[in-house]
Amino acid sequence: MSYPLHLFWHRRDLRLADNLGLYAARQHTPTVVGVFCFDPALLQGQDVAAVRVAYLLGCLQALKEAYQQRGGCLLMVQGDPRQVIPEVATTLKATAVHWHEDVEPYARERDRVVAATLNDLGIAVHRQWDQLLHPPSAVQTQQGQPYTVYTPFWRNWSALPKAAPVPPPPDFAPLEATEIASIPLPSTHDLGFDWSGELILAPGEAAAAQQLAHFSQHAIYEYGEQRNYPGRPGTALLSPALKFGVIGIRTVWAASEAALEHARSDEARASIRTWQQELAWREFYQHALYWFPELAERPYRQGFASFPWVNDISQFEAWCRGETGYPIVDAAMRQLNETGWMHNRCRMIVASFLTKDLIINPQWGERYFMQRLIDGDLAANNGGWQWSASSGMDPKPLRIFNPMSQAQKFDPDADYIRRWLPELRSVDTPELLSGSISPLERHRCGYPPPIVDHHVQQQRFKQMYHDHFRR
Ligand SMILES: Cc1cc2nc3c(=O)[nH]c(=O)nc-3n(C[C@H](O)[C@H](O)[C@H](O)COP(=O)(O)OP(=O)(O)OC[C@H]3O[C@@H](n4cnc5c(N)ncnc54)[C@H](O)[C@@H]3O)c2cc1C
Repeated sequence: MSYPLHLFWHRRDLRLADNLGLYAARQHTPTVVGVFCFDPALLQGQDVAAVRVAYLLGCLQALKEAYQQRGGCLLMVQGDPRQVIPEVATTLKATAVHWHEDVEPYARERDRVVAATLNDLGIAVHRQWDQLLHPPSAVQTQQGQPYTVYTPFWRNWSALPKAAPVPPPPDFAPLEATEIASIPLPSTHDLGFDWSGELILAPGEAAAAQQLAHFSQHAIYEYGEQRNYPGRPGTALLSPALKFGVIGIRTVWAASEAALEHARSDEARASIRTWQQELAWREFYQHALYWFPELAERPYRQGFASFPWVNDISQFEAWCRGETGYPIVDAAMRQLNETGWMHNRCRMIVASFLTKDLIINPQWGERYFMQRLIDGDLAANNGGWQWSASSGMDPKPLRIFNPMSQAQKFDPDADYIRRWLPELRSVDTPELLSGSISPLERHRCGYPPPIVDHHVQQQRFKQMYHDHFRR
């Protein structure tokens, strides 16, 4: 007996388990073929990070093996998906193509064109949400408007019932067609990138599941306290997996709910709730990008579009290299440059420093992050930068982080600073935290003097802000 062939187009859902669209496709027919398209428009863009490509390729390798283990096949193709996906569907005589909805403007337009072409070809299109616990239209104000403030969003979002994970397809019927235009999995180098460092999270579904299990059995219970200390392993390290959908969000939520059941103190329960709130921040920013696609190009607060940023290129480059002379800022930037990941507390510190101390356009920092982060994600990154620049959806407009007090509070023994700035290892902790390292000591360690004075610059920024917004 022959079954209809359905194509499942993988994009940010590089897994078999808890994959709603793949599960639905497999309910229709055992002959489900996976396809991944290397899109030059995405890979040759200005905001790609080598480390992210390396992680992506590792995940694709794992996914390919997972398909094979179940008798199925993941095709790799390259080119403009608007042409390539309908071509593959036609070649394989697929009767339907499935994929998951996305929030990014590029993806939404691409999907619109692919769906229209498939419709013209008489091939069915099945689209559904998968990467969010609640799609954008499900979380709105009583007036049917999108939320622009997090707290009421969280109240509504957290009260909604959450779907349970779905199992992976047990098997697939083998593909009989012979003419499959599948390319071999390219290397990072083949795609024009160079990454030889380690990855903070091993690629693939099994590694992500293991990481979630480890976190939700241990650190989640102390997350509320530990998550703020960049020198401690207090967070989940799941952002690359969530970015590429290497783990399903329903699985992640279920793990947090199971932890809640096992929690033995109010403190532990509050910690888990705090972690769930971070998952909601992820959804808040994705909803924001969905409803306000213009956020990808400009600030939410219109007035910031004409803000007179100073934009000193040499100061920007010093920030990128981790040579501002402010130890906590430089440690964080070196962590980013060396590993492709940065602790959330430090993302906030360096983003505040770039925008409020160096008075540089946040879009410069946003792009640099995208070029370096293993978890670089348009919605989360844009949301984080707009929050830090005070240009986003945030009721508190002028937030300026003091790098010295941040270091004193969150890296009290300067472990994190010493880890990433080995040249400062012998400097006393109080000096590292206060930044009051003498010029002689800086010279001896080969560490630069501060490129700006925080106290002067924060006054300068405040003045500029008031002048600009009073006009
Ligand atoms: C300037 C700036 C830029 C950022 N850029 C990105 C980015 O490109 N990609 C990205 O995934 N996160 C980004 N974040 C959010 C956050 O820093 C990371 O999600 C977090 O550090 C990832 O580590 P974790 O998995 O251990 O997080 P945990 O603290 O364990 O949180 C669990 C998950 O919740 C989500 N999450 C946590 N905090 C946030 C947040 N503030 N906003 C949105 N989602 C969140 C992530 O998916 C994360 O994996 C940015 C934050 C700032 C301030």
